[in-house]
Amino acid sequence: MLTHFIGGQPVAAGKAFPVHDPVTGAVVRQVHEADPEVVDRAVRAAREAARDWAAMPVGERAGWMRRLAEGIEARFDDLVAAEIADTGKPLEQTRTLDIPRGIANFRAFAEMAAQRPEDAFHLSGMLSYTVRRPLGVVAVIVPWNLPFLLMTWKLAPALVAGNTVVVKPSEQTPGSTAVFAELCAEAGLPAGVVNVIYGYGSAGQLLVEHPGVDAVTFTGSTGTGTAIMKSVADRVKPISFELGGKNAGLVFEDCDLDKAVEGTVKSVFTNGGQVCLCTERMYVHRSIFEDFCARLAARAQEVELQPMISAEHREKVLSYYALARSEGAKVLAGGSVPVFGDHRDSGYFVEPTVVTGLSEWSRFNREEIFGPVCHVAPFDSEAEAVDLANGSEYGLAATLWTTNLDRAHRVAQRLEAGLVWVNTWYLRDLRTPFGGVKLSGIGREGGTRSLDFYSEPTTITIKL
Ligand SMILES: O=C(O)C(=O)/C=C/C=C/O
Repeated sequence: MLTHFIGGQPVAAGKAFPVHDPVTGAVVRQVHEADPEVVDRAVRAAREAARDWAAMPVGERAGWMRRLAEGIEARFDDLVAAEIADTGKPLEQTRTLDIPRGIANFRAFAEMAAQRPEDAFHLSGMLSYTVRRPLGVVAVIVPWNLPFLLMTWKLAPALVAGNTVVVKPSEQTPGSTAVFAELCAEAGLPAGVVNVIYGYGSAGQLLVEHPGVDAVTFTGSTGTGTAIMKSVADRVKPISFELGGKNAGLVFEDCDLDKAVEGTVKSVFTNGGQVCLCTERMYVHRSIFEDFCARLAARAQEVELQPMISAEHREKVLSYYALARSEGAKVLAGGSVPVFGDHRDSGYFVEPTVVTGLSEWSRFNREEIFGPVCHVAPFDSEAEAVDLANGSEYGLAATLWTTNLDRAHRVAQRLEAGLVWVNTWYLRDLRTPFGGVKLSGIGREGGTRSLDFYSEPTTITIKL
């Protein structure tokens, strides 16, 4: 039974709720659900720890980040097992991406915080400089698709900047965060610096609304993001949002077709397509359209299957498969549910799917599906490709496949997205700004952007 982690102690309070293994549908663990009293205790614990944690020299906090990275290394296998139990992720991906990124996140922000320069300006007769103070207590609301990667992506900068946190993982994927709470205690992290509570969106709502919470960071659906915004608007709390996407991929006739196909397989089907950065709209130059479609459809039938996170999410993805057919799509691969003939038939699997032939105005091409699926359409000119890619209310990520360097720069700079990958996907330098435009979010994470969000500058000007 997973207990909350408050003030460095396990807290068994609140009614129990089950977590299902998406591979088989079986209950994999029971978890305590935070009620208002638990939420209040967690925020108070974070508040009590905030003063001493903020007063600690940043170099010492950076040392704590390195110790947490070592703690993750020490509990690596437990974290992998917990993450897979809750998500059904492939072992290879969990061991090479999800958990290692937790180590990288803590180490990267330890270095960036310890070396971060401050502003100083000198004019005749005056000297101005800035100092930065942490926000205080930060609510960290984490989604179910990359639970450990995203929780640590937010905690590392928040903590090293001097904030204390209350983390609420998704009700569907609490396991790896529970192991992380244990390793915080094992590392001797001061009590109350990291607090973890479990529950549904209602617990998240109680947390973000709590008057003791000074800021909110959230990655997840645009719908939940707007609900959080409304909840904190009257207190004007700082918010950092990385929300949904309907990401486009552009394949030009001068691309390396092998790399474009393999890169698109990754960007469409990784994590079962359950990554906000995944591609759901492909646009391919007409001269290579048929060849590209045939190769992508063939590869779609070979990728390792990953279940959707829940029965409800699988129904949502399947509803878009049915919608595509009803809107007249041509299904090039997948479109249904795989039959295994074993325990996985009671899991939440869908077939990796490729469709074509739909209008740009179809719901399929306008709405985020968040599954292993994309639509492919042809284009004839570079200008048309850019307009197609930009024709979305979202603007998180895009991929661009061309061997023409001038075109790569020209097109990348015209795409209305926060992130553009050229001849690759999801290659990450953690120092770069990370986030989206339009409905894809507010603000940027990454590098000094994260450190700036988790602290407030004071500009001090002295008359000389
Ligand atoms: O790679 C990252 O730092 C990150 O934030 C990924 C977000 C993916 C969301 O679905």
